[in-house]
Parts: sequence; structure tokens; C-alpha cells
Amino acid sequence: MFLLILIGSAAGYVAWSLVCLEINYKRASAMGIPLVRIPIDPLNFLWQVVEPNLWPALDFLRLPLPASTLYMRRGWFFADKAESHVRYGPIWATVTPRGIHVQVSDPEANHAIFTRRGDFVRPYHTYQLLEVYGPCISTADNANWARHRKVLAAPFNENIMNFVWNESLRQTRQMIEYWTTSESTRSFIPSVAQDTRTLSLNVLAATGFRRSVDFQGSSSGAVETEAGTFSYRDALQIVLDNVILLMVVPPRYLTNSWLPKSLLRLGKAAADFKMHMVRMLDEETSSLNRGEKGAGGIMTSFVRALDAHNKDDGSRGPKGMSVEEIFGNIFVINFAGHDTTANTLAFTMLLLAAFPEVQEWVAEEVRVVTANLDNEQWEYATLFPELKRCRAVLLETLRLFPPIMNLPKISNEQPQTLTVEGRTVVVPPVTWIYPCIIAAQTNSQHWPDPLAWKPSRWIKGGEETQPETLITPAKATYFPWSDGPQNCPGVRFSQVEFVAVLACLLRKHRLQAQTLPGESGEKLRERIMGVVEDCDAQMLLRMKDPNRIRLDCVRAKES
Ligand code: HEM
Repeated sequence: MFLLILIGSAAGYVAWSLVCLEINYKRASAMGIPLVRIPIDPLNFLWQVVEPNLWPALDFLRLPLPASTLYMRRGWFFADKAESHVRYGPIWATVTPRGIHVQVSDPEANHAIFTRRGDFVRPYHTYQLLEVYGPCISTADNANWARHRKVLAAPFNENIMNFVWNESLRQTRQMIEYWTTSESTRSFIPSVAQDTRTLSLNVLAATGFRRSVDFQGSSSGAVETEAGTFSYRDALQIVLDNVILLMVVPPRYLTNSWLPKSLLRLGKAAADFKMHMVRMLDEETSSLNRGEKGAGGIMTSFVRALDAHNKDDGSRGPKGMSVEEIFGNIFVINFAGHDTTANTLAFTMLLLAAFPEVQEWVAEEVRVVTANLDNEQWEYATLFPELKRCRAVLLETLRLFPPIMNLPKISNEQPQTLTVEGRTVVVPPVTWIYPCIIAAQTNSQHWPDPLAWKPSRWIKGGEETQPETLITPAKATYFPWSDGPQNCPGVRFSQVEFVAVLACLLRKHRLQAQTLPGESGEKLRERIMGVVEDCDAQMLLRMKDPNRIRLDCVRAKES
């Protein structure tokens, strides 16, 4: 009987799904764009849980699945690049029983989507899981978003960039020291990707929240202090390493003594991180109350916002930021700023090892720009603008490996028009629409030889009379930091950090990949690229196992 009910329910669900699929297909047909039916919506929660383990099994069985099942895989954009957009055109849609997902790579349409943020709304309600410590910019509705953004954007100024630069140099020098002298890196660097994560976290902690620590290589782990608490940095590292779990299980449920040790450790780190935030807020508030300048940086901006919030009589909507919102935003800045930059650095380290000639090309610039300068003379204001090849490496890595590959939006309650190649498309109300970063950035119309990693494509000039300059891509053909008013506030931060790391590393050192017995240079490059291309996208795009390539950091011959 039970089995019958189960089979009946499943059959009913399938039938209902098919009806919904056809209703949505009819609705989508009105747009007059190519449509692809897929039977399960990628946003279906159960599917999201099952899917990562299902595909390896199906792939192993080599079942002849329809080509459209590609769009049911998480992170399909990476494997697809611009292929589907070449096949179907610059705007097309997948239709599922749950809804319509419009995919866009047309520059004009994408530009319109980014600028009309009231018409194409960020799906903030789907980001609620990010509220691990409180409401934040990513979960704010359209009415509250500008209030969050004003407070958050203010401290990302040139003073802070100077600090980012200096701290990134300090961390990189320590990382090189670890890579070249530590006992644990004698045969090879155990985990370059882990080390770039550490570096990026240390820069973020020091810059934003004035919690400066020395670099520690991947061979040493987080430790509790004598008082039994994790440091700010270690607590944050553990929290970010387990962020998916924390989004599903709130930290307060991770304190029961019957839980396994690993979960209790996570619960402790999550609680300690909150304690550090409370302490930072108290310290900063007291110092501002004493009439002092405060530590500067993001916390100072937050305390001023808290002051505005407390003085607000609520008559004209909320002002400033509440304590919960401050904690929520501290978390989200760390979340958004950490792995994005760290993953980009990790991709770059392997790509540089695959292309030693690019290392020499960048090193040539670094040598010229920093000639006769001691470490203390590496100044942000003079060096950063000159290190164009370093920036070109960042831009090219983000072109092919953007941490966020598409940017979901939802049309509001009204039908919205978009112009695509001179034709008007009417997007139905409340429809998912995705400006597709990776498709736009790998489209051969705008990017010749689009799949090749060639940092030099970003540089023009360089002849005797004309200094080298960076090219500006055509509008909305390149947007790894998003575009329009809701773009990434950390653009400059990540650029400054990246350029400092790369210049400091290549000034006197090179990365070398260890060859296998009998392996030629060409085969080694192919093997590295195999690892670089073997990615997943649980949260952000990242290599599945970068440690498969053994890297050494060696002194450059002419340094
Ligand atoms: C290579 C590095 C980075 C890339 C590629 C990147 C990319 C992005 C993208 C695409 C978005 C928009 C997401 C959306 O619309 O849903 C975003 C938002 C954001 N990023 Fe970044 N980011 C990077 C580094 C950083 C850094 C270093 C920070 C902070 C220190 C940061 C802080 C943020 C914040 C707070 C938001 C949310 C902004 C808002 O909602 O208005 N990002 N980032």
C-alpha cells in the first residue's frame, strides 16, 4: 500500500511538473527567442542536494543523455563558455517546470539590465542564507540596498588602498620566505592555493579590521590561544572554510556537547568570530567617543553608521546601520572579498607556471618600474599605475576564470523590454534573467582566440614614443566585477592586492612546476592546463585539486 502511494505521488509529481513545464514554455514563447526545455529546475532544492553526487555516477555509466541536460549541471557555464550563445544567439532561455531562465550575452542588453536595477532586481531573497550573522547588503531589498552600499563603499578609498598595497607586499614577502626557506617546502610547496587563501585573508583582516598577523604557510593550522579562544584571523578562516554548513545550520546549534568534535570546533570558531566583532565594535565606538580618529577602515565607517542609526527617529525610513547589520556586513565583506581574490591568485600561480614566458614578460616590467628601489620605497601611488602588465595578468585570468560566472536578476512585476541586435524582446514579469559573464568574455566576436590565456592582449602601445597602456574593452563585453550601480565595491581592493603580490613575487623569483620523468615542456603545460580547467563551482569557480601540480619557488637567474 505504502509503495503504491509512493509511486502514485511520484507519478502525480511528474505529471504536474510536465504541465507546469508546458505552461512556462507557452509563456516564454511570447519572447520570440530560442528556448530549451529542461525537466528539472537547477534551483530546485532537492536537486541541488542530489546533483553533485548524481553526475559522477551518470558520467561513469556513459548514458546517452540529451545535450540539454548540460543546463541542469551546477556551474555549466564554465564548460559551455560562449558555445550555447553562439548556437542559440545572444539571448535565449531554458524553460523548466518552475520557471524561465533567460541567458544574455548581448552587450547592449546586459548594460541595460545592470543599469535598470529597479526593473531587473537582484534576487536578494535567495541570498538569505548569507545572513549567518545578520542582515547585509546582499540580502537587502531594493529600498534598503542603497543605505547599506553608502556605508560600505565609503571606506574603499585611496587611503585604504595604500594600506592594502603595503600589507599585500608584507604578506607576499613572508610567503616567499616560507616557500623558499621552510623545511616543509624543501621538496615542493605543499599547497599554493591554500597559501594564497591565507595571504588574501590576512590582507583582508589587516586592512578592513586592523587585525594584522604574520603569514603562516599551509603546513601550520589554526590554534586556540591560552584563553581558549581562536584569534580573529583563525576564527574567520574556520568560518569561511565551512561557510556552506554555517549557512544551513546556524552557529547557535553547534554548541551541544554531544556533537562531534569537528562541529564543536566550528561552533566555537563561529562564536569566537562574533565575540571579536563585538570587541572591535566596542573598541572603535569608545575611541570615537573619546574624540579620537578611530582605527580608520571599514569599522570606523560602520561605527559612524551605527551612530546615525541610534540618532534616527525613524520618521523617514531607517538610517545608518544597526548592530546586527554591521555584523552581517562584516561577514559578507569577508565572504565576498576572500575566496574571489584567493581563487584568482591560485589560478594565476598555476597559469604562470604553465607559461614561463609570461613570467619573464611581467618580470621585465617589474624590473624596470622598481629599478633601484629598496623594499620600503615600493610606494602604491607611484608603482601601482605603472605595473600594467601585472594588471593585464589579473584581467586575463578573470576573463577566463571569473569566480562568479553569471549574475542572476529577476524582472519586476511589469513586463520589461530589452533591445537585442536591434530587436525588442519583452521579458515577462518575475522572470529570471542572467547576464552571463563567462559567455560575454569568451565570445570570439569581441575576443579573438577567446580561449587562450594571453595577458598581452590587454596591452597596447609600447613603441618608443608610446608608453604601454591597458586597453578598455567594449561596453559590457567584460564584467567580472559586475557592472552598473550594484557592481563589486572591492574592484580596486582586489586589483591593488593582486598587483602587489605578483610584482613582489616576480621581482626576484619564478614559479616552476615539477616535471614527471620524461615529460616535455609542452606536455607539462598540457598537464597544468588540465588541472586549471578541472573546476567546480560549489559557491565560486575554483580548481578541484590544484595541488596535483607540484610547484617550486626559485630565485630568478638575473635577479
Ligand atoms: C577578484 C576579486 C573579486 C571579484 C571577481 C568580485 C566580483 C564580484 C561580483 C561579480 C559581485 C556582484 C555580485 C552580485 O551582483 O550578485 C561582487 C559583489 C561584492 N563584492 Fe566583490 N569581487 C572581488 C573582490 C572583492 C573584494 C576584495 C571585496 C571586499 C574587500 C569584495 C566585496 C564585495 C561586496 C561587499 C559585494 C556585494 C556588493 C553589493 O551587494 O552591492 N569583492 N563582487
